[in-house]
Amino acid sequence: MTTIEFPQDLKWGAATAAYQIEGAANKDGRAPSIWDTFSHTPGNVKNGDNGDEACDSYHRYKEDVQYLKELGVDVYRFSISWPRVMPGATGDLNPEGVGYYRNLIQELVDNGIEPIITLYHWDLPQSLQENGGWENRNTVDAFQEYASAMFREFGDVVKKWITINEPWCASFLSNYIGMHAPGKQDLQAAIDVSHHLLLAHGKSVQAFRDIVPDGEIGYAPNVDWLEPYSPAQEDKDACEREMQWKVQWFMDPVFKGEYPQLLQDIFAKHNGYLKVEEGDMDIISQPIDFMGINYYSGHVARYKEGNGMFDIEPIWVDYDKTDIGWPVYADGFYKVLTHLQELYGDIPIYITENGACYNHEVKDGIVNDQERIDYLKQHLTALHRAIKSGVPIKGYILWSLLDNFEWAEGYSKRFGIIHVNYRTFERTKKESFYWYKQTVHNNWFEI
Ligand SMILES: N=NNCCOCCOc1ccc(-c2cn(C[C@@H]3NC[C@@H](O)[C@H]3O)nn2)cc1
Repeated sequence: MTTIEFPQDLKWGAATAAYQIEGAANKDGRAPSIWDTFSHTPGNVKNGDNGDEACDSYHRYKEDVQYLKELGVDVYRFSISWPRVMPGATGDLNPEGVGYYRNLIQELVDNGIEPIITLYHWDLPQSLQENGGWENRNTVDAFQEYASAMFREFGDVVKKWITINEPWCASFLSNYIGMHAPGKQDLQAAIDVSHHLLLAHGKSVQAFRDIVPDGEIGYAPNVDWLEPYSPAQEDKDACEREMQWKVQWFMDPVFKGEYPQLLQDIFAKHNGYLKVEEGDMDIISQPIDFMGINYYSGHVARYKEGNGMFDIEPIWVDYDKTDIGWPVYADGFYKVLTHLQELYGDIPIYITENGACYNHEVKDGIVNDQERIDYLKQHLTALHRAIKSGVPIKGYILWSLLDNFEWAEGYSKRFGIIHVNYRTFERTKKESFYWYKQTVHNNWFEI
């Protein structure tokens, strides 16, 4: 058998997010988020699902922490629900909301697990959306107030923080493509949101340096890999354009202090313009301690004139696909990680999300999700290749600990290594749970 063995100091973890697992949407003073509004609007989420109850982790977090302890992971990445801890979006904290996270953090620490907090995992307080949400530059200051309050509340114990999860999803998927909350289809809005999210990131990093001087902070962009269909320059250029949409648009500002001109020119052709104020880029390019990378899939693509904003078409014909329809493309994981190192140097990287959707159900108490184990073997091998190539990977955080509310797909798509019965909230460890537990324990696996 062939063994893939990881560096001894690699951190292993699992991830979730507030709106996807907590439930208790109207409990203990929590105010609505844009995802409460979006999911309760008919037609937005498959089967009319919403996060009102989700996995009921608000009440079952102790059980969930015991699963993390059994896995033997070093870290647990979760997000704070802004409207749960600060129902007015700014101003007074909600003691019950803060208390929930204090209890969760204490439970993790008592069980030897390091918490990693994501401040923004898409659940913007609805009250801010009434005033334009992230399109409104004032939301940046509201976020800094929220973030600073969380740093003050938990910074004595929590030393690793992530500002913004998947800014591409929170801006372009949500305001240009329209698939996620608030569901707009407006390029200018998406550009404004992307800039304000990065500005919020930078301002919260500045605050963090004063409040948690011994802490580490980063953000978590999502990336995929586009492989040119042929060596033809038009195919290469098409892939470069779309790759820059997810990578350079969100990383050049942080690591180079500027937005890519290629994309600014493309956006301008579609009447979308960046509006940057004096000093913004200095704020955004505040030094950070690590970059989170979320990777799920990639694909071959080729030039197709007039197809979308980037004159590109995906070619998915010859890949196995997960149950959400995404190609299994582990080579893209290796390629995008080495590509990031070429672009940005040796910024430490945590894989803050990687995992697969397979919708197996429980049969005789067992969930035989061998496909997820195979996906993890392929992607952890790709990760090992990147590590061996010199990419400074600090940790691997699997998405997700639990089956949960998969946004516009609702509960129809299962990413967990633990199956959740959404009627009874009963958890069932899948075969992939036991495989991941063994891998974390050994720090190696056999292929
Ligand atoms: N690329 N251009 N496509 C143009 C057309 O896109 C249509 C659909 O696009 C996307 C792109 C990306 C996603 C996505 C979902 N997750 C999984 C969550 N990650 C954070 C965590 O909460 C997980 O639940 N990560 N990414 C969904 C849809």
